[in-house]
Amino acid sequence: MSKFGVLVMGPAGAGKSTFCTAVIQHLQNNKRPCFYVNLDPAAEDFAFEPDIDIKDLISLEDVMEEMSLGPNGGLIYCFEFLLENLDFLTDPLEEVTEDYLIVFDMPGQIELYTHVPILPDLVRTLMRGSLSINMCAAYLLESTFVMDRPKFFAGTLSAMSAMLMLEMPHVNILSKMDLVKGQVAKRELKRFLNPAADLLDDDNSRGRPGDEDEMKNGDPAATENVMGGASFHKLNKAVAQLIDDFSMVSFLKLDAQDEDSVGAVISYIDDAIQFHEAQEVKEPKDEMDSGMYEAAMDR
Ligand SMILES: Nc1nc2c(ncn2[C@@H]2O[C@H](COP(=O)(O)OP(=O)(O)OP(=O)(O)O)[C@@H](O)[C@H]2O)c(=O)[nH]1
Repeated sequence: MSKFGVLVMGPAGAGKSTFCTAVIQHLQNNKRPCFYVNLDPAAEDFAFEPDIDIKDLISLEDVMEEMSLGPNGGLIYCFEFLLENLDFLTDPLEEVTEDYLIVFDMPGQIELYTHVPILPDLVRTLMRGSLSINMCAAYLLESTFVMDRPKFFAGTLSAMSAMLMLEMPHVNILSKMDLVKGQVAKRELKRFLNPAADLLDDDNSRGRPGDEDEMKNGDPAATENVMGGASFHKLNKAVAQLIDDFSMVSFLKLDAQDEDSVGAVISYIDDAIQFHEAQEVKEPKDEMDSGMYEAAMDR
């Protein structure tokens, strides 16, 4: 058995900190030890005091002021600084015993998950070497996105991007389910848990048939309509089809106020980690890499 960890990610306001609080509370209620790591250098006001807080190393506010950087550049600077001072994180984590679940609360800027190779480096440090934490990513997306399907697919794409970038066990979560319960029928909601491209077919936000012909004829009103409608619908449809084709993204439902819902998500994360651990034992990473390399060379 080794240490377990969950990296809680997602766009700003997706409910990451609320989820972390609910997880810690659930673990405490079930007498399971938990170690809380805040990696958001702008976070304030915690329901549970973090065991490690990146702000004790560097704060976004100081970086923005002293380096004259904006919030995104400042965040990247903070993470680069963390990577240069990894002992700050790794030393206390070495002391954590194997029965703990380590909860990492991440910032909301999705640039961090999709644009720069900082997180993969950090994840490698946590998962390999002397720490060897069995990690799972939990990517939260706000469930109200289901009411705007192009927005939902854009969010799904960002989840997929994080998944591809980090190459670790990954669970996607639709958070704040209480907000859509009365608004979207149960059967309808189910369709979003394993999103398929046909979700966009009954979307009212697409353009009218024939819009593109009208645009070709120089109708300015139609041009505006097409740019916001049919053309985007085509693009959205292609993105949705891509997600559908790879069958890579599915979601769990989460209501952070509901103890059973939180417990179900934690069980799923435990299972994802254990499944990955069993696979790693069966197929050590080096063998897997060389096998993939040979398969690629055969093609
Ligand atoms: N109704 C409802 N509101 C929620 C839930 N989870 C979070 N919220 C609210 O959503 C807002 C954002 O939640 P946070 O947990 O701070 O989200 P975050 O992803 O950590 O935000 P950043 O750190 O800014 O990226 C807060 O006002 C929360 O109270 C939920 O399950 N249901």
